[in-house]
Amino acid sequence: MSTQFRAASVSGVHKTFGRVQALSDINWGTASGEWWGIVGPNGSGKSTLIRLLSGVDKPDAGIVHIQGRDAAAYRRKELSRIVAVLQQEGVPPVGYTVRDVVEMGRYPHLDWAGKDADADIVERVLDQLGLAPLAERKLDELSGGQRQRVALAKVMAQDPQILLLDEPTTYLDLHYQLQFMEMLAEWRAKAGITIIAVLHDLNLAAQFCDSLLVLKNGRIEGAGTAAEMLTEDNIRRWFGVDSHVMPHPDSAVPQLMLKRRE
Ligand SMILES: Nc1ncnc2c1ncn2[C@@H]1O[C@H](COP(=O)(O)OP(=O)(O)OP(=O)(O)O)[C@@H](O)[C@H]1O
Repeated sequence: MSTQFRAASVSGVHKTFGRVQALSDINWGTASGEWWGIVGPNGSGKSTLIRLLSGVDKPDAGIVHIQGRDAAAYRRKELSRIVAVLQQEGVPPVGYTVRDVVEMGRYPHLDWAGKDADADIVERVLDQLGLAPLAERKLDELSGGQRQRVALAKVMAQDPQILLLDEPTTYLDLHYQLQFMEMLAEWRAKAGITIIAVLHDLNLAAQFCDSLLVLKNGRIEGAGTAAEMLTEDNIRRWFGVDSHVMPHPDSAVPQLMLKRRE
């Protein structure tokens, strides 16, 4: 395997569920420190790919490498020190306080006696994300935006090298969507983590990701920068909609406006 793709890569990966071919012959990889957006229509295999990269699911054929080693060769706790996953609703439903949830992120780092080598990290993360005043609150007493911030705090406390996200901004309003993406960007700038995020919002993806991997019907349709991927022709081909694609006035990355049918 090329060292260029050292953070994570998949080679010749297939995954089926019954008769559904969720992923077919996927070959892709990311270097350390990159931010990839995984985009594509519903049912195209995005979440399946995230599950394979996280090690919770195994491919039927092909191999998933995490830092140059077969993901299947890691022990669960060992893999959790490298890879963290944040889902659409990234926190347990009820009963726990904010601090409880952030502490759960430390589990992979506890030794046999339950001792944490970085005992202060939970407080640091709570402070950094402005959650210290909410630390003793129960999760069901928080707004959706605050809960997603707690989910981010949990994976930050996990201190991974690779962060996988599956539609993390789906339930957030515009303010929290942007805030969430900015917090990820800040974390990456500080810690040099690799980010792989399933995103439905192509405009946000274009603004934050270095590269996009486009899936459709379980196959790779393209991989490259937002400028390379997000053209009007591609959007029509992938999503069956007409759009105007224009450069963002600040950064010149492509931004989409959907056309209504005549
Ligand atoms: N556990 C499962 N059992 C059966 N079929 C599944 C399972 N998981 C995924 N699939 C199927 O595999 C295909 C890919 O699903 P996947 O969830 O990876 O797509 P996706 O691109 O993440 O979709 P969405 O954008 O709608 O979240 C779909 O046809 C889905 O129905």
